[in-house]
Amino acid sequence: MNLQPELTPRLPEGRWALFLDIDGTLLEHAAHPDAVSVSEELRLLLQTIERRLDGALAFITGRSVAAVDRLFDPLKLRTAGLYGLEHRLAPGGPVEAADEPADMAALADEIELELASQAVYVERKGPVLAVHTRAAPHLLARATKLVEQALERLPKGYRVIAGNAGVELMPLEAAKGAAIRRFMDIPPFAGRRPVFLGDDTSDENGFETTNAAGGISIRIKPRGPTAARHVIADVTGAIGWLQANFGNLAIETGRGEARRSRGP
Ligand SMILES: O=P(O)(O)OC[C@H]1O[C@H](O[C@H]2O[C@H](CO)[C@@H](O)[C@H](O)[C@H]2O)[C@H](O)[C@@H](O)[C@@H]1O
Ligand SMILES: [Mg+2]
Repeated sequence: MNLQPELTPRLPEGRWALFLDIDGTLLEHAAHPDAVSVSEELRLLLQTIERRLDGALAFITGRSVAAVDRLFDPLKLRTAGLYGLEHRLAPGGPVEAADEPADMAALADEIELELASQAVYVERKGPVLAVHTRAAPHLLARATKLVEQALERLPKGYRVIAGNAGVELMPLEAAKGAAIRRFMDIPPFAGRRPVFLGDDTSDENGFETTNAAGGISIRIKPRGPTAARHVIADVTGAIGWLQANFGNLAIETGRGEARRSRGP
């Protein structure tokens, strides 16, 4: 873990493969998962980058591929959804998906009933369950406890991971690093150098994979130690950095700015 990741470099010319987290990296967090929206400028920027990288761009996200498609409609980019339990390896292509374990929905029902608060949102994502407490921060500890108790009732092979203002329950194989490796094995990613931008605990594993592959790992708005070697202060800075390095369109970047210092 780096205590002080500092440099977010201007990338040299090269054959890059770009992996992007969505919430907290491309989109500012909102009160509810459905309360975010994608601007036309961001859509256009991603389309441009995808073309410039000959397709070597993929979302690596905790959202399902279906949820990502709704957000970015009509764009249907290469995507690893549900932390890599789902993959769309070609734009607009079929989605490979993991099966939902039979008891996940029942666990979701129980947690929902226990918290019995409109301010807590239980997001059912098939094999992954997210409990969101952004609107009720005082319930985070209680929600975490309930999810940990649910974990004990599941067969081996699951874990609990802190979300951004919430907590998620998922199979062990749901890991962003594995999702990045899956893309890196196939065209148009194979033979390129990975760049991964993320903002959260679940992205740390993706940073490690990116570092091991000799790539560039960038954490947005770090709140503590991170495996990422570089940081960017906020979403606006991340979009500005992407635009400067991969895009050719003017896009409103607002207040954020990438910080520079130590190299990889
Ligand atoms: O891996 P990501 O692309 O960053 O997705 C992580 C989770 O993002 C969403 O939840 C988070 O964003 C919401 C909208 O800003 C916010 O309301 C919530 O508090 C955040 O945790 C999404 O709903 C989850 O399914 C993703 O796993
Ligand atoms: Mg994120």
